[in-house]
Parts: sequence; structure tokens; C-alpha cells
Amino acid sequence: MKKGSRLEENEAILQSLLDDFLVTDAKGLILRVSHAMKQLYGLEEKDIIGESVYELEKQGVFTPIVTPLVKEKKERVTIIQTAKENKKFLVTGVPVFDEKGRLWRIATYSHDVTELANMKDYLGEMEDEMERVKNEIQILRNRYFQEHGFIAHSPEMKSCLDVAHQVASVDVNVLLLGESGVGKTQLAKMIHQESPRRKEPFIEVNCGAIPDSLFEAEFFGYEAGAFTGSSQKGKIGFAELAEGGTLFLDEIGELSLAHQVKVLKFIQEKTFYRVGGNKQRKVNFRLISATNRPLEELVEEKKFREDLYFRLNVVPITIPPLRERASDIIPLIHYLVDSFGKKYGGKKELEPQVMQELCNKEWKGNVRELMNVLERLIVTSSSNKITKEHLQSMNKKQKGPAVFQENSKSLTELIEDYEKTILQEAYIKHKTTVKIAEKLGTSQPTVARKLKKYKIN
Ligand SMILES: Nc1ncnc2c1ncn2[C@@H]1O[C@H](COP(=O)(O)OP(=O)(O)OP(=O)(O)O)[C@@H](O)[C@H]1O
Repeated sequence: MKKGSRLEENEAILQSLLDDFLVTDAKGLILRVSHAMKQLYGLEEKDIIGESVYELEKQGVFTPIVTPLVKEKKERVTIIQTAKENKKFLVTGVPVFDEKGRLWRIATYSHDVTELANMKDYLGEMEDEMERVKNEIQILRNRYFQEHGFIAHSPEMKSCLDVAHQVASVDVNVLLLGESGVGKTQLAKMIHQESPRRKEPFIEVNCGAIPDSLFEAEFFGYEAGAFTGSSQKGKIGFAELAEGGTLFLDEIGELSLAHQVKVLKFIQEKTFYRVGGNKQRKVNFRLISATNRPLEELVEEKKFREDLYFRLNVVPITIPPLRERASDIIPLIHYLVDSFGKKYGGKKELEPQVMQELCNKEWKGNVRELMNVLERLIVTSSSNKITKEHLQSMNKKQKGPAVFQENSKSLTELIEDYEKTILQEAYIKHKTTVKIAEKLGTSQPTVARKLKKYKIN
């Protein structure tokens, strides 16, 4: 190929490049440009040949320029440049050296990235907007939960609430797991409140509190005169009461195997017969169940039916014990002190040491125990400030049997005090009368009577 035609070929290649191509000398004087210059920057070739890029930068044609950076670094440099009409260019400057290694030319090519930059800005704005909306939702949600008396500051509790929130709108079976007093019932109520069934009933059935022999009659109801001692009018059971709403089966782990079969059939078919009745009844409800027992272990031990477990366990939510979510304790204390203060007509305040001590407790009975302690502290303190001494004296009273003191209470009163303390502790731990009776080796009616007597609930 002849020398002339090689040059022509180079020129043709250069001009065919869609991107702008510009060559300056070492001082930044423009020697050559491609035709795309007009299309991209709106500049005529004849107007800028011989011009200095520094001058064009001053005039605001494009800024910043890559030339000084290439001169300084003596290597390829890429920058984002802004031109008129806020166009954005990705500009790369390449140094060309003479045979002595001195900077001779700077070749620059630019690529229009306006659209890309706009997209990036848009994306950035969208991300900011999303962040803002997310924060707003979080604030609204916190406010909603706070208004409904549900404190959730810890990440663990927040993630429980997130799942609860997600499943509230669909009729999926939810199984709430966690120790006694962690807030399972409260969460079940909130799921109901956020569900489309909120205007319909929320029927709570404490499976552990209904004596085995009465379960069917209580759960499915019975027809008039169905059995000796039954009401003449018959009775509607929990199953029927839940029509249209949410049926909350609390303490489901306490159900006997025989009743598990019946409940499973009922959950699957959503139909039932009242005791002594022959009319099949249909009911439409959403099911939430809860237990503080390790259901999986019970299944392995064949104490809980696997098929029922799978039915219930569609969406499990495990609420961690209070001791594992320390960041909930202080907000809970503030909330409870405030609401008990209002209930008992006086604003109370905890001394910092009391706060410290409460934060360090193990809270085996979880939020219920914390509530009981704060309620007792508030009710029994005569001053507005609850002190460490007050807490200690209350703990002492709770701990052991009272010892004999001159002019102390009568023996009956002392025994009653002690009995009350035992029942309070047992109630915090086991909640149901059936369970308490079992643990204390007494009958369920006795426990129910004594709880009533001592106003423990
Ligand atoms: N996060 C919370 N914020 C405010 N109050 C709470 C919270 N969690 C629980 N409580 C309160 O603590 C008490 C016990 O909660 P709840 O009855 O829901 O516990 P539970 O897990 O269902 O207990 P159990 O297994 O013994 O039935 C209730 O009075 C409830 O309102």
C-alpha cells in the first residue's frame, strides 16, 4: 500500500469513529478533531483547530479537561466531563511521546454518557426516595405498634413483626413459638388486626385451660340437653364463634392426642358437628396457633401428631425470650411505667439503679413477669420515685416465707401471703390453671379458686 493511501485509510478510520477524537500538542493546542465533534459538542472543526483546550475550558465549552492530568501523570487518564446543555462525556486522554520520551501529543477520545449519567442520577434519586419511604414506613409502623402497646425495638422483635406484617393479609396458618409471656397472644391479636378479617371476631382458645373432658363441648359447642348437666339451650362453641374471623389456638401443645385428631379434621375440612348434633356446620376462619412447648420434640416423642404439626406450621414465627433481646427491656419499662402510672393515677419514675437492676434480670417469665414486677412496684410505692430499697424490699417479700416476728401478722395471714407468692410465681411461669395444678399437685378448680381469691390474673 502506498504511503498516501495509508494516511487516507487512517483518516477514514478516524472519521468513521462515532466517538469524538481530538489531538492536541503538549501545550493543549488542538491540532486535529474528528467530524463527530460537531455532533457531540456542537463545535465546527474549523472553529476549534488551533484553539487551546485551556481556553475552551474557560469559556465553559467543556470542563474539566483531561490535558493537565495527562501531562502530570504521563499516562492514560479517564474522567467524566460536562459540556454545554449539561451533556456528560467519558473522556480518555492518552499521552504520545517522541523518540526522546518527551510528551509530544495528547490524543483524547470522548464518549457521550449523558443518558447513562442521567440514569445514574435518577437511580440515586430513586434510592434516596426508597430510603425515605422505608424510614417513613418504619416510623409509622413503630408508631402503630406503640399505639397498640406493642414494643419492638430489638432487631429480633422487628423481624418477627416484619414476618407477621407480611402474612397478616393472607389466610395462611401461622404458628407462634416462644417461652411463656414473650408476647405470642399479643402478636396473634396484631396479625388479626392487620388482616382483612379485623372487623370479625378474634376467638382465643386456651387449649391448656380447658379440662380434657369438656374440650369437645367447649370447642364445638353442644345441642340442647346433649349430656347430663349441659344447658337446656345448648351452647355455641369456640369453633362457631370464630365465623369470619380468626381462631387463635393458644397452648396447642397441651392438646391430648384424641383431641388433636378432632382439631386436625376440623382445620382441614372447616366443618364440624356440635356435641349431640347431627347437622354438619361449616365455618370460615383464619387459624393462628401458639405454644411454648417444643412441638418438634413432641412429634418425635409421638406426643404430638406430625400431620397436625405440618398443618399448623405453615409460617412459624419464633419470638425470642426477653433476655435475648436486651434492647427491648428499657423501652418496655418506660412504656409499662407510663401505662401503670396512668392506670393507678400517678406519674412514677424509676431511679437509675432500679433501671439497671431490672435490665440485668433474667426474666424467666418474660414480658409478663416484667409487667407484674413493675405493676407491683408502682402499686406498692408511696412516693413518685421508685428506689432501689423499694425494689429490694419487694424482692425479699417475694422470695421466701415470712419469718416469725413479734406483733407480726397472724399465722393464717402469713400462710396466705406465702400461698399467694407461690401462686404468683407459678402463674408467671405456667399461666394455665391446668398446668399450675399439675405442677403443684393439686386440682384445677382449687387453683382457679385461689387465683381468684388472690386476684392473680
Ligand atoms: N412487645 C410487647 N410490648 C408490650 N407488651 C407486651 C409485649 N410482649 C408481651 N407483652 C405483654 O405481656 C403480656 C404477656 O404477653 P402474651 O400473653 O402475649 O404472652 P404469650 O407468649 O402469649 O404467653 P403464654 O405462652 O403464657 O400464653 C401481655 O400482657 C402482653 O400484652
